[in-house]
Amino acid sequence: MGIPGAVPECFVREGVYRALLQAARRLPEGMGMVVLDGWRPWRVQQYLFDTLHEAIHHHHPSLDEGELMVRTREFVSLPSRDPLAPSPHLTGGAVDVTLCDADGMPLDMGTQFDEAIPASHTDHFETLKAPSAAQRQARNNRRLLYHVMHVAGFTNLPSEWWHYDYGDQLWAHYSGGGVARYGPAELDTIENRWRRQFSDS
Ligand SMILES: C[C@@H](N)C(=O)N[C@H](C)C(=O)O
Ligand SMILES: [Zn+2]
Repeated sequence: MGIPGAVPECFVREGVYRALLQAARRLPEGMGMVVLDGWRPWRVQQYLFDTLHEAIHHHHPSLDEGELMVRTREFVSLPSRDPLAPSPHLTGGAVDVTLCDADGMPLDMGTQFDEAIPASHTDHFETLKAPSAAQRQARNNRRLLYHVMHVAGFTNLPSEWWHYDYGDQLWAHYSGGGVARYGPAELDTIENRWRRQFSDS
């Protein structure tokens, strides 16, 4: 999507990968899971945050900075490399996922991935009094995704139907009193290995 610093691969922690496999294997025959995003460099997190902040400011110029931050943080976490409070995607513990059919075509989840609107809240279609057939289908697809991810040990971010966590701070929070297993991570590149080696000696 032309995001500066973005990596083409979807990297996740090994524990997350294994849990994703468990979730995908629970899907009905002919259905698959698509991983849309995993580990993210800090620069990408900052870019996403600034871009959404700017877009909201443009559409709602009367919002003060506090309100702008709340609206932005609903859909993009604060960029942070702090080992005690890293942005979830910087840890390799957060994943953005959706479901697809046997041809790999994405199922209707009711909104596009990353649409920053209230309908992206995971429970949006649960709250409708008289949902249409399409809305019921989207609701059922979200329920299925939630179910297989939950059974595999993931927690969901309530403001985004696609965002799930395993082992990071959001996971610790939403699974109730747990402690995060994963801090901020860097790619295991030769540059990073050598940098680590020399800083250790
Ligand atoms: C940007 C979106 N895909 C996402 O991952 N949002 C969450 C809240 C995040 O940035 O951690
Ligand atoms: Zn996410």
